[in-house]
Amino acid sequence: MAGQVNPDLAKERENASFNTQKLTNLLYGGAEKVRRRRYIESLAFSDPAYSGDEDPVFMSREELYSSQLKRALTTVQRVKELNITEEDLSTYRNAALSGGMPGLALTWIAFIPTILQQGTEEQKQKWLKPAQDLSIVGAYAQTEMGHGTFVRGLETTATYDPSTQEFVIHSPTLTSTKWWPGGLGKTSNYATVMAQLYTQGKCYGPHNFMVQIRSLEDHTPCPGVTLGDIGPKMEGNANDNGFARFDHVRIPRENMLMKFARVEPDGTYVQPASSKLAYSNMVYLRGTFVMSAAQALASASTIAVRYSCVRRQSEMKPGEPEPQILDYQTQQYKLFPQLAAAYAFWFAARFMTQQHASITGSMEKGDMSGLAELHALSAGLKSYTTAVMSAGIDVCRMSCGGHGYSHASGLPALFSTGTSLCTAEGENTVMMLQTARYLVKCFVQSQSGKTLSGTVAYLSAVQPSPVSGERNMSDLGTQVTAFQHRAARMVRHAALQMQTEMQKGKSREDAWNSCSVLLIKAAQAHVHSFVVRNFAETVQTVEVEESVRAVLTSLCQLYSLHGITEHAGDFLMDGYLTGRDIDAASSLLSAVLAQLRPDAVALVDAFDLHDKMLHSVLGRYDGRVYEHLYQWAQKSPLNKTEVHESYYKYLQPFLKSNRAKL
Ligand SMILES: CCCCCCCC/C=C\CCCCCCCCCCCCCC(=O)SCCNC(=O)CCNC(=O)[C@H](O)C(C)(C)COP(=O)(O)OP(=O)(O)OC[C@H]1O[C@@H](n2cnc3c(N)ncnc32)[C@H](O)[C@@H]1OP(=O)(O)O
Ligand SMILES: Cc1cc2nc3c(=O)[nH]c(=O)nc-3n(C[C@H](O)[C@H](O)[C@H](O)COP(=O)(O)OP(=O)(O)OC[C@H]3O[C@@H](n4cnc5c(N)ncnc54)[C@H](O)[C@@H]3O)c2cc1C
Repeated sequence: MAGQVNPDLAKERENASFNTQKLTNLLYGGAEKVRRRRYIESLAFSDPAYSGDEDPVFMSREELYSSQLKRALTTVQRVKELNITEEDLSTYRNAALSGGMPGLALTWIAFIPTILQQGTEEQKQKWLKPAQDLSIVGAYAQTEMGHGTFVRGLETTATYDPSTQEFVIHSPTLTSTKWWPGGLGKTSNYATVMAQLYTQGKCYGPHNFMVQIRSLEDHTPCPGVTLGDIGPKMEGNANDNGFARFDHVRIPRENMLMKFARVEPDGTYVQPASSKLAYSNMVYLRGTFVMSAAQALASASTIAVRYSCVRRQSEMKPGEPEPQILDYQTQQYKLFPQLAAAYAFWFAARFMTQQHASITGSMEKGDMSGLAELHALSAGLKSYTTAVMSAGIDVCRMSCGGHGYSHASGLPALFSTGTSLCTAEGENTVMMLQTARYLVKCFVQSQSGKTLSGTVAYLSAVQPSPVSGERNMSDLGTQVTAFQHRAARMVRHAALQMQTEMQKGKSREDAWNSCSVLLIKAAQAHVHSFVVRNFAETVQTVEVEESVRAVLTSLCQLYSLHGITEHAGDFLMDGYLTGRDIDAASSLLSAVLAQLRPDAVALVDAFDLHDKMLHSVLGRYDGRVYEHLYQWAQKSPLNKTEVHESYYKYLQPFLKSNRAKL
């Protein structure tokens, strides 16, 4: 038996209607990129320096922190030895560090991008190389105990002193304590600190400052700086999310990141082209979360779909063998929408990356016209995709029954890591409200005759009145138009409701708050409609063989039909879709579930997620779940001795004294 693939899983792979490899190539941008990625991952997976540690779920917090820090430092050494290029860096690091993100990684994820986004050429020259070589280790210190969302409310101050040409960084209150920044607690010796800039007696709002926080000699906190770890969290405990307090800490003027705004030596403040450019690093990071959401949902779908083909339970027809649980329609209804969403988000993430590059390219040349759309798109997509991902992982966990609840499945850790993305880098409700704000503005512009462009063009193009007649609900074009109609109607309704509230005498702010549930729903509908359209356009235009296009078309139909039936009320509200259309969509949905069933394993295999990335006994490529479940449990620290020491300490004396009473 050793080395053989579970026969049910093997049969699934034989029966797929398309070539899995071709779809993998499409996802990763070509056959050469797939080969390269696998090669880079294999360098990490075969390296003895990364093997030998226990499964992270059996480790204490301190063991986890040390072990992942050691691994992270090994990656730095290996990247040099193996000449890993910039393009392959994240693949290599993700493979080597898949057991949990160390605090050190924030240097790569947030500290370096902030220098890149916010620093002048001179500042990049000064700090980028040391950060890349890890001569300095950095955190992104923005959030405080009292404020995370409301950046304008941050309390840390940076007061310019022209007599010494220094800024004085200070934490005036308990609530101004920096709280949460990854890697700040124990690992970093530098941080970019977001603080209210004061110069010439005036406050100019939050700006980024480079602050040394620990000695480069012995790692003790610098004078005036108090540092520590904030304690264990739901997940991510290899990361030392930390706190920091500053007591009149002086830094040179040149340590203000001055790509956009500047303070001259005499203290004169030079305005940036837009005050929101101080937030550009957040916009960039939010964009990257869309691909993380896709990958996390792809991982959960892979685990749950493979396991659902290995697992046999109950009796569908009397006397017949127990079916694979994936043959139950309800199981398909739980899992296939998650699988479809993972694909939809993968393609949306690709669009997001292109948009970011294109708009920031124009901004570099002084054209700020795309800034608002970039912010609205990244905030909305981050919020929508991470929320669906988080809920979807939990659906996958529950679909694996009891074994899904065990850490052996990998799903609890995936959920608690994934769900952090709903909060980090802008809390999801707040981010969706930013998108709503942009949509309301666009709606008002279109009302006054302006033709809208980009991702909101449909708001001025879509007919507000219901369309009558028979519809082919399986047609992607029909589905896209329906989603756009729904979003346009909801944006219009929320915006008009706000106007009504204001006409009744409410202030703009009060009207906004009293309509914010409507506004959130409208913004969600807008992002949902964008994801559907982008998925449909990708499927229709991508160069790929027809068998792959066919399965992607079914997946896209499933994604749309699931959205339409789950939100039927929104489509029925103004009579745009009829009850008959919804019935047709439901029947088609059942048909598409059955159509996709034979391709489900091939569709998850196409994500090409190595077992060493999945960390799941249930999701193993070879499907040999039961023997490995048994082996995995043997590693539980409670099984180290046949009789646990607490038996001698507590249970034995207790039982003895009870027995004596008998
Ligand atoms: C193939 C490989 C497979 C691998 C498989 C692996 C499996 C994967 C598994 C799991 C993946 C999980 C990975 C987990 C990794 C975990 C990573 C954790 C990393 C954590 C990093 C997190 C770091 C942080 O959190 S840093 C802190 C972030 N903080 C925030 O984001 C704060 C949010 N708040 C704000 O941004 C603002 O305060 C605000 C937007 C809410 C409000 O700002 P404001 O008050 O200044 O503005 P106004 O509301 O008044 O608006 C004024 C005006 O400006 C516009 N505006 C606002 N912001 C922006 C902006 N950024 N850009 C442009 N314009 C902006 C706003 O809309 C208004 O416009 P108007 O025109 O309407 O006036
Ligand atoms: C895993 C993790 C890693 C992190 N890493 C970092 C890091 O490296 N660096 C860093 O600086 N920070 C980091 N953070 C902090 C993170 O960015 C903040 O927690 C996040 O931005 C949310 O802010 P908050 O905690 O203030 O939430 P709050 O704003 O207090 O949210 C609480 C509730 O209030 C609601 N709310 C708040 N404002 C509004 C509004 N205007 N309208 C409607 N509802 C509202 C929210 O929707 C939410 O329901 C991290 C957080 C986590 C969980």
